[in-house]
Amino acid sequence: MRLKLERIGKTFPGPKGGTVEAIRDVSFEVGGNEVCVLLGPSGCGKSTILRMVAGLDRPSSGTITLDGRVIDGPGRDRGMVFQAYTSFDWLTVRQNVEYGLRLRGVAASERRDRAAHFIDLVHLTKFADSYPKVLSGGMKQRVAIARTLANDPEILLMDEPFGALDAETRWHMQELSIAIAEETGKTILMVTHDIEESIFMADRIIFLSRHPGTVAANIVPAFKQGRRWSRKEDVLELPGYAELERDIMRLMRQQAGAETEAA
Ligand SMILES: Nc1ncnc2c1ncn2[C@@H]1O[C@H](COP(=O)(O)OP(=O)(O)OP(=O)(O)O)[C@@H](O)[C@H]1O
Repeated sequence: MRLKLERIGKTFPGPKGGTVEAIRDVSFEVGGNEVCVLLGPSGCGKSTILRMVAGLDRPSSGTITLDGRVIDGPGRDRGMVFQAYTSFDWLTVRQNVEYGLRLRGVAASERRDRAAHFIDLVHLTKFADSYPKVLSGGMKQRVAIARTLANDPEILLMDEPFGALDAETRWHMQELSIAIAEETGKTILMVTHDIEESIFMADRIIFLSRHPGTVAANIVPAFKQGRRWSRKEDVLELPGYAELERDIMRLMRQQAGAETEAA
């Protein structure tokens, strides 16, 4: 699996008839089983990039390819998880996870087995027959992840997936996502503006500058030595963590400064 963004630009129609340049000349690559995080100040174009990879929006210039094929629309090879809870309230957890498989005509017994597997992977087996309304926010988000994984995408696209969760649930979800990447071998491309989350989760961090978004830094956190840790505190105490956090905070501050000077 290789996702390749080559010189991507995106402009939107502006409020007064002109155009707004959201991102400019963005190039980066994501390899198989990589956890890649898009990080940057608000409005730098993170969601725009994710939506174009999902095929929900088209680049104005440049090309995005997945294994050499140009992305020109949504496809089953890419599964999207949004910040808002997107489960169907009238379906149980199991029915939600089976939904995409049912649409594709997967036989009932296989549907059930695959759903059970992914429900187990997100630790919801006891709630398989419950409806989303009895679940907490974190549990609902785990349903969304299981439902997306059940469709067997090559790459999981997550847009601020834990943004609506409380701090404790959030770090449990970060750890669970790393466990899922390890267990399934899937690639994850995730948007966040949380520096700590990005350093804990990422094999690669694409740091975008503010408006129009460009790649200001493509960071492979060397202190992790190519490994992943299952417990967040084990990463926070590694030598090198604090330095990287400080460097990224400086990048963020420079971007804030750039805006103040431009204003
Ligand atoms: N459909 C659209 N029409 C017009 N402008 C848009 C559209 N979508 C995004 N933009 C603009 O593109 C820029 C990037 O937006 P985007 O939502 O991708 O940023 P972001 O980095 O995800 O922000 P945040 O962290 O606040 O969610 C912003 O200036 C935004 O106003």
